Amino acid sequence: MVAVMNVDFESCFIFMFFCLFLLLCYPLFFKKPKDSQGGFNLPPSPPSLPIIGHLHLLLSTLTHKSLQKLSSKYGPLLHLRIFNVPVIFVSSASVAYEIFRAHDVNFSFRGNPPIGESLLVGSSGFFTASYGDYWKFIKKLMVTKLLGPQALERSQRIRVDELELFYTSLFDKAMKNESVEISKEAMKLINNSICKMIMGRSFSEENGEAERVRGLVTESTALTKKIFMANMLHSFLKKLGISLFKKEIMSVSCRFNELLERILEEQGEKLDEDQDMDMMAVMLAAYRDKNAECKITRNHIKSLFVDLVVAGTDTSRHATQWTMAEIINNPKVLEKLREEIDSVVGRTRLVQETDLPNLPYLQAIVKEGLRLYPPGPLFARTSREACRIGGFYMQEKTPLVINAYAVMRDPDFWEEPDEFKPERFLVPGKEEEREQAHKYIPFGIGRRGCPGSNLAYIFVGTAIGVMVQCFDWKIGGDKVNMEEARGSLVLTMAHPLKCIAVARTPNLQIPSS
Ligand code: HEM
Repeated sequence: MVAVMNVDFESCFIFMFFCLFLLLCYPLFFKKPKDSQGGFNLPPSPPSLPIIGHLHLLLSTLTHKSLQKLSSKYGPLLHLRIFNVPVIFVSSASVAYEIFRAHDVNFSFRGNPPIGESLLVGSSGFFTASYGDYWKFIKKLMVTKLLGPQALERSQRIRVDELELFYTSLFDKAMKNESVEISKEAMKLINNSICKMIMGRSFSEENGEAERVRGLVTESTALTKKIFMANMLHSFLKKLGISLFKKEIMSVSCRFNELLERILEEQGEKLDEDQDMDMMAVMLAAYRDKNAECKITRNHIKSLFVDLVVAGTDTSRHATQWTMAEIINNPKVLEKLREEIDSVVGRTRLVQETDLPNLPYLQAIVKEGLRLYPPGPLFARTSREACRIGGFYMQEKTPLVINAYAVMRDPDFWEEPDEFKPERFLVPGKEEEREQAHKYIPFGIGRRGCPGSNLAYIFVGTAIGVMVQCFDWKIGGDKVNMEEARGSLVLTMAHPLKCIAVARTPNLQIPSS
């Protein structure tokens, strides 16, 4: 058996030289992929470098943008080679539509998890699970206990309380004339709500536990690009006994594990008294039940928690931050939104999630924010079987990456695609057509699409609603700097939005305060 080696490369150049060395030792592994099978070719591809293929293009700091640029030259369906692994990239709605209309099940896999034992993208995870019995069991549980419309109605009180705390924290800062970091406040709101919804309690602020969880979520997000590379190269590097970025991934996983073991002990103790079981309690009951429909391990429970907290928190808080930044940069949008909230909700009570259906402009703003700044600009799948797409041949286990950023800024489908224009989402009848035709895909596509989209709309909608209803916002300078941070695969602002809140609703009643 090949000994597994942990690799923690700080520089991609070291990596490249290392691979060059390996090339001399293992010519066998560096054969070019077969470009054609049965007369069909792979999609077009830009010129590649010897050995590493197009690796350098994927290491570029804003991967979704460099891929968008490449696709405008080589077409919306292209292939890049990472060493000898061909990866297919999709950058247009029409190609995405063609693939998922005919091959949704075939592309409902995410490839082998790069580090099996990790709670973060390991083999016990839901995100990484194959499309099969375990995935179906958890998806059903997720809908009935956490994310479906009825489950969301049952957990509404949790979010109402957290939204009030969010408002109170902003109000305190406004009174002290203290700067507000929007993404930090949004992170608290979202993370506390999700934790309470999953396990019936949030982590304690007093002993620093809550801050530790938020820190782990941020660290996990910062690893997305490394995880993406580890995933793409997993089957190739496994042959060489290399486990890419294992040390960093396991470090986060171990700290999550420590925290979650404590929670599980606690949850297990109160299980017997619990009638109305939350999601974690149901998982624990299934773990204890030898005859359960699906065999659940302790790692399944912990990994699911990590998946939900990481997938739900950072995405929603970045979406809130980007959208708020656009609102501040567009005073007319702010004014129009405020008029809508003032006329529907008034100024004496806090806007609530039950108001959202009556606030179409607020909904349009949230959608437009997600269109321009999808927190997950690239999402990856893997084909289970060989298939043909647009006359091109894809072997089994071919990684497929959808560039949601490029799809949602495609000038063939979107007028003035780079402009923030929420009004485009107010045209009746257009919305359904867009989603069905895969033109609007911030939450992915098909059966592996995001199960948390309804909850995400609630988080972002209510957070933006409260910030606009209750405060004026002062920034240093004329405009918020919308530059993107480099190096992460989660769309992040290079300069986190910091501003001063000025209270504008002196007669607001907060029931619990
Ligand atoms: C603005 C917020 C959010 C965005 C933009 C977002 C986006 C995404 C995307 C692009 C995917 C991959 C979809 C695909 O492969 O087609 C995904 C998957 C997922 N998301 Fe979200 N998400 C958000 C919020 C949430 C929330 C609040 C939760 C739950 C608490 C959640 C849970 C998940 C899970 C569990 C998956 C994996 C689904 C699977 O593999 O079957 N997400 N999300």
